[in-house]
Order: sequence, then structure tokens, then C-alpha cells
Amino acid sequence: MTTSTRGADKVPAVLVLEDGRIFRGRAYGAVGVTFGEAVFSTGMTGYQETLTDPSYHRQVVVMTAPHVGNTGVNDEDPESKQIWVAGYVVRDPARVPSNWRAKRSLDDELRHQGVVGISSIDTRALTRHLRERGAMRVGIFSGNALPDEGTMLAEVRQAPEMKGADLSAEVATKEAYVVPAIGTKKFTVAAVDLGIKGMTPHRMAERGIEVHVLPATASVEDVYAVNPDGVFFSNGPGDPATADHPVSVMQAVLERGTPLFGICFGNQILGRALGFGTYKLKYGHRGINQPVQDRTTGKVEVTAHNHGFAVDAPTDKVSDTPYGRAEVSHVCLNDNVVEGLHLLDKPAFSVQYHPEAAAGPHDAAYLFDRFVSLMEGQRA
Ligand SMILES: NC(=O)CC[C@H](N)C(=O)O
Repeated sequence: MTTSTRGADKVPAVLVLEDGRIFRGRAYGAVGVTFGEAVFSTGMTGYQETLTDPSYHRQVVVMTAPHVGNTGVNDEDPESKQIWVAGYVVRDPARVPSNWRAKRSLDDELRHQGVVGISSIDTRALTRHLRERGAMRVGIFSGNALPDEGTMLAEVRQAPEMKGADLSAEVATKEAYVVPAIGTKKFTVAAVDLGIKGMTPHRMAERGIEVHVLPATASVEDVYAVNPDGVFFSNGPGDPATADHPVSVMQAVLERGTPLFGICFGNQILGRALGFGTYKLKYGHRGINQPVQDRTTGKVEVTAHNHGFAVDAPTDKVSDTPYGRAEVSHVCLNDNVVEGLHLLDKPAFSVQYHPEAAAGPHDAAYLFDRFVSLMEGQRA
């Protein structure tokens, strides 16, 4: 529920965590009420990409960068057609955006899209709270006549949890569409959209790939109807433990031995397809400066992350799976979380982070080239 009101920064707002911690600030963006999972992002830049990443569906994002909105909102940086975050928390919003690409202010854009936010709270204290206690449900309430704290807390505790949430179909395309190759077309890829970011097909198109983006509900027949050289499984919101349909489609792709690449949710789905479990991280990885080691080369890359779940696979040995031997290819150097998987007997791999780099460093762009090499290898 939202109401559009200009001058929202004079309206009181309250952020209520499910464990009873309360922060009082001012309305930012739309005035109203919203619920979601409270998570923090450490990215200092790229707020438009964060807001429009469909993987943030049903999450209230707390920005650890204290000053947000400086460069306003442009029409080039969104990763999808709309803002997906359920709510937005910033300490000190820019009053006047200033950038040659800016079309409007972030505050106006949030209001225009009905996204409820809160500003002027101690985001350091909130982030430390989430880091110590873990990601949890949250509500933001703004307006001039707010319910009492007990009522707000009860509402937060009734909101759905992220664990067990099946959300891909809520964000993915309903109709298949094609992103044409840039320059000469070399390959065709079927990309299963579980909440895909716009930059991902673009990175493939740059490498001569024609990308057929298919709905999350696509069947094995739909995937092979495009006669693909490779199959891709995208990032997306929700709990990978619920993604039974994409897991079964991926298993059919592994069975056939078609080159396969997965990003983020796609990595969790490969984990499940191979028989590994997934679990919820205490507070997740979200930001654009996370160190990851590629264990196949030993190289360390600085990478963009947005994940709250991870694959539970052994990092110290090769595993036998129904599709041959598999190995953890990448690990996060902060906490040793599995950040990538690859098969030793089939042309298939995935990463838990974001080589498409929107926003974020381009260190991991080589992974798209690896996918191309797998498709070349299959043709040779
Ligand atoms: N960006 C993603 O694909 C996120 C995957 C999954 N929803 C998670 O939170 O871990």
C-alpha cells in the first residue's frame, strides 16, 4: 500500500525488525507500508543496478554507503523494467542529483514506482545488527498517523519468510524473447529466465551469441526447440530449495551433455541438480568488492555478489555425482563459501556471483569466454 506525496522527507517513518529492534527516521520515496527480508549491500556505487535486479524481489535493501542518490536516475543503467526491492534504506539521501546522464532524482523514481523507503537512520547500527543476528523480516511504516509499535511488530512477524519462498515466476518474463548477437552470430543459447539481469544476455550477445530468453516455466522441449549450442540458467530471487522445475530441466541438459552455464540462482540449481544441498547464509553476500578465488587457476578476482543462499558441497575433494565428477571451482576468500562449481566429465559450470558486472568489477568476464569455449569445443 503506498500513497504518493511530495515532500516525503518531512514525513515520519519507522523501521521495525522482527526481533523487536526499531529505528525511527523519515520517509524516503513512496509513503506507505512495506515488508520484506532485511539485507545489506556494501556497494558504494551502482544503486540503480541494485534496485532493478530481480533477485532483490521481496528484500528490503539497506545501503551501507552513507550517501545515496548523488547521480540521480538515468535510463541506461536499469537491469530490468522496474525496481524490484521491497523497500530501501539509506542514511543520507542526496538532495540534488548531479550527473550528465541523470533524468530525475532517486527519491522521485522510488515514489513514482511506489517503493517505500526510509532515510535518516543509523544504517551502520542496523547493518551491525543484521550481521550479528542474521537477515530477518522487516517492515517500513511511514505516514503521519502510524500504528503503535506492538501492532507494527505483529504485522512484521506475519510477513512471509525468504526461506521456502518460490519467487522466480513472479519476476521472470512470461513470453520468450530474443536478444540478437552483436556482429556475426556464432552461437545460439537458450537462457532460462529465473529473474535475469539485462546485462547478462548483453555480455553473451557481445560474444556473438544469439540469446533466446525463456520463461522460468520453460520445459526441456522449449529449451531444445531453439536448437541451442548452450543452455544458461540465470540469477533470481527466492530459496533454491523450491526450484524443483529448473533443477529437473537442468538435469535433462546435463544428461544430453549440452554446454551449460549458470549464474547465482543458476549455480544453486546446478548444485541441486548434482545432488548437493543448499542452505541459507546468516546474512548473505551483497556488494561489489567480494574476493573470490578461481581454484582452477589460483587467481583471485574481485566480484559482485547478491546471494543469501549457498551450495553445500565439499571444497576439499572431487565429488562423484550422477553426471560424473564435480568440483568446487571457486570459493569466497572472506568465508570459504562455495562460489562456483564445474563438472570434470561434462561441459558444465556455474558461479554464485555476477560476472556480468552490473554493477561491479569486470574481473570475472572471462567466465563468458569459458562458456564460448565450451560451445566451440562441442562443435570441434
Ligand atoms: N542473485 C541471485 O541469483 C540470488 C539467488 C538466491 N535467491 C539467493 O539469495 O541466494
